[in-house]
Amino acid sequence: MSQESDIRRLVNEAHPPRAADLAELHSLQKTRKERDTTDKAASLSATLKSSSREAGPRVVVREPKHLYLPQSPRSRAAAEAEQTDLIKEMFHEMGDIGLKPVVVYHNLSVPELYEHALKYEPSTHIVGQGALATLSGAKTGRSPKDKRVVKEPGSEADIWWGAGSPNYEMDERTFILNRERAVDYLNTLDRLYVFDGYAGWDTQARFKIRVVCARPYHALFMHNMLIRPTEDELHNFGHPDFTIYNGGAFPANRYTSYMTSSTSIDVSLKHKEMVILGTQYAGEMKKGVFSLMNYVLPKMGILSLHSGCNEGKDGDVTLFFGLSGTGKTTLSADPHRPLIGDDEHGWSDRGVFNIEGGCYAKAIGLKEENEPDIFHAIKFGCILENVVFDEETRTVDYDANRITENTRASYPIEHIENAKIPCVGGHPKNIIMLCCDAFGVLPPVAKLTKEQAMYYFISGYTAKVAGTEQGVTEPEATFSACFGSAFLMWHPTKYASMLAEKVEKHGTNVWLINTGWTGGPYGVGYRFKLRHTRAIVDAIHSGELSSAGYENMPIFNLQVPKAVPNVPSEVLLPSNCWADKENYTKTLSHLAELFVKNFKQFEDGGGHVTPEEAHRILEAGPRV
Ligand SMILES: Nc1ncnc2c1ncn2[C@@H]1O[C@H](COP(=O)(O)OP(=O)(O)O)[C@@H](O)[C@H]1O
Ligand SMILES: C=C(OP(=O)(O)O)C(=O)O
Ligand SMILES: [Ca+2]
Ligand SMILES: [Mn+2]
Repeated sequence: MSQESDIRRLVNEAHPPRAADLAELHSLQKTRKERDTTDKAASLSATLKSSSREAGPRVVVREPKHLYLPQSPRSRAAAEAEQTDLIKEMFHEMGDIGLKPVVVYHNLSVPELYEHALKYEPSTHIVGQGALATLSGAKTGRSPKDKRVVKEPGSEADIWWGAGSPNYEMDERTFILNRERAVDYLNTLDRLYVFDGYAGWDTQARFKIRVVCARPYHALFMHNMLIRPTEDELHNFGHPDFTIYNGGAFPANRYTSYMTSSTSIDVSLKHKEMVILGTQYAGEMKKGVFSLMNYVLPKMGILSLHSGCNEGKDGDVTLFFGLSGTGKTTLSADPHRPLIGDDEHGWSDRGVFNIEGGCYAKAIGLKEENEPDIFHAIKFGCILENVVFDEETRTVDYDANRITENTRASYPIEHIENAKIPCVGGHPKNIIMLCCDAFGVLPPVAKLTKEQAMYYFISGYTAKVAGTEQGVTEPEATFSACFGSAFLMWHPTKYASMLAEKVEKHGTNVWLINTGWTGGPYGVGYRFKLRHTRAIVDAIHSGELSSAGYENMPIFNLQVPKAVPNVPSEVLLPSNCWADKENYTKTLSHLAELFVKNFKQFEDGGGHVTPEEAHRILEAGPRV
């Protein structure tokens, strides 16, 4: 026997071949649990029904199994050829859309979503740290002017409409027109992705959300941002409480009534549906769910808040209120305080709970040494939206803003080392209202009375930072009621009256922290150093700030601490930081006038606070 056959025999004896050919070897690689798809196909088809077609499309859940795992050892090429033929047959050009089957990928795993995104989306890449980097297209921030809420008898009287409100009305027929447009668009695609998840960690206030989207990245985004069901919960998920149809790559018809552009983000509380057309910015889905929760939770007596939240070792909970970009995610990520959530919470009679299952951090200027928790959360499963990276090393350049200032990282909350799961906590001991002052005249920290707390909550003074909303290219002073007016569904005084009652009942301390500018306005002064802001937050948590000495800041009548550990005392009183004291006082008075002017719209109490209470709150504001 030749030497070679000797060697082959020896090798075979030592390592007997496990497969007759490559195709069979590949088929050994993947196992698949028997998945119960029958009821899901019916439920998914119902989700994809359109209002002018009774029967939803025939839904094939995942690829036909026999194509996925060749039963008999055949060449892989033959299996793929057959798959292509079958897919072609399923989508033959002449098919009437109502009969056309839809391949729905339902609740894919993270690796599968990675594979689909990389396979079907040219703009998606794996980058350093293992995250999935992708582009959201023309829109890289929210489009608040294109938000529409359907005026419906069941909710019309509750909703905040009119001047100052973020809720632009739409009638039901127009909602259905846009819904039909989005669903028909989705039905023309070869592949759809559906993710089922929950909003609300409080099991007594938990809502089933279904997201139907065209892009794997959108499915992965909502996998990260919603609460992920267990296998059992998925098995029994049933029909969702609320459905989001994301047809964002397809424009709205600008000639449709109520449209102001080719983008439209529409919410119908009666249909329990949200429709997205003309924008692929993933944050619209997350904020659509938040708007829904901002309606249903207060209706249940639960206060919903645009806020970050963490908990100390003694169970002391802190809420960080703030408009986009003011520091909720940055400051709630604290290695000494388990994270409950970074953006959206409910406060019930039982305590606080996170509405979401993940975090959506601003990534611009991200540095490992400044924000280690967020930096380390960027790993496999995290989405990096609109970041720039080196083509070869795939190292992300977090300082690059050539696509947008509003680069984002979306990750499941478990990516934060000391996340508290389940994301619930007791009643807050401290509330920190984050204002990003673009005028540079407010102090880095002030302790608020209860009336002042209501005044600053209703006023929501801060700066819209560049990028979070379309068209905002640099920080601009703004008044955003409840530090998140874009997402409110009730009048701001509804949330303020609930907050007042809870702060009173639980003896919560309320602080105002300026994470914006000092020493001059934006462009002249400088932003408070993050390490100083963190030191202030630490002093609040240690109790040192509660026992500090205070001095009164004129015009705004704010109580400002005289000293804070690890913070230079000269930065505590803004007048010390301005070279031109006269200009400081002029600017401070100008801001006071803006506050007084803005508050006029709330003087009648908005239907949820008595005019007398509104007057008492008004007294807590600045004097002009
Ligand atoms: N003094 C400061 N306090 C908080 N954040 C700051 C400060 N200075 C700069 N920043 C930056 O501001 C941004 C705040 O973003 P983020 O925490 O995501 O805001 P939000 O969660 O409220 O939208 C981060 O990029 C952070 O690095
Ligand atoms: C995406 C958003 O969250 P954040 O408050 O972190 O900006 C937003 O508010 O638009
Ligand atoms: Ca945030
Ligand atoms: Mn937010």
